[in-house]
Amino acid sequence: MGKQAIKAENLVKHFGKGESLVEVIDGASFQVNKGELVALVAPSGAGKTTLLMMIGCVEEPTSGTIWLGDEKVYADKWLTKETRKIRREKIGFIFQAHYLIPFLNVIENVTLVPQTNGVSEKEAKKTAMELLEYFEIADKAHAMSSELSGGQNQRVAIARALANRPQIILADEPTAALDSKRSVDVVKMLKKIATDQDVAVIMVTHDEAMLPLCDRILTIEDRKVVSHPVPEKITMI
Ligand SMILES: Nc1ncnc2c1ncn2[C@@H]1O[C@H](COP(=O)(O)OP(=O)(O)OP(=O)(O)O)[C@@H](O)[C@H]1O
Repeated sequence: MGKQAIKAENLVKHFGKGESLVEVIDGASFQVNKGELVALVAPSGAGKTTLLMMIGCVEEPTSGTIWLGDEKVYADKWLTKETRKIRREKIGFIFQAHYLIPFLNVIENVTLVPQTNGVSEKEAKKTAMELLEYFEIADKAHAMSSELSGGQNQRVAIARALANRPQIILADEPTAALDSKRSVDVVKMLKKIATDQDVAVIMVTHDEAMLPLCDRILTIEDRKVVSHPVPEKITMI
């Protein structure tokens, strides 16, 4: 097994046709390795969400090649009919809003996807409790989402994204709804997951204070993806 978790070559995404053609991504080539936490930073409308959704096998590219781990999943077309299966097995999503299901308690939210994937209830609960303990929120396992703070809900959402043991985490502005202390906690947690579990994490963020906590920055410039080192660590954090 190589170190590559995500690789894209000459990726293109256009929306619409003729006069309404929008060229969002045009010839992007980049790689993200296992164990890396990478920030994706670009102005509004530059194509960050579009890029995440292509990597996540949700949005079909116009052309190009994508590998997830060692598996080539897209080469000018999806190489499997089962993109949903790839998504379920390899990828965990985290969004700005936590999207926990309000009528299920914390542990039920975390066990939902593994159980949908055929994992037994006992096994799914065991893994969920381990994750909740790891995120120091196991005491809330039987609470409802509405009883939790924003930061606690986001920790549960991260536990849920990890419940399937994905190789890749795609996080779209996971700290946008949090204050600066909670944001730092969440990003540090994402870094810990990347390091401890050899997972690749791409996190869209508009918050410059989060960048020193990441390993690398990807930007979208002229519709291509460009890699940058992170700025110096800010001692305040
Ligand atoms: N389904 C679609 N049909 C047509 N255009 C789309 C579609 N989805 C996205 N776009 C366009 O693609 C561009 C990139 O959108 P995207 O949401 O990826 O940007 P973003 O960088 O994530 O922006 P933000 O920071 O505001 O979330 C925008 O110009 C948007 O209008």
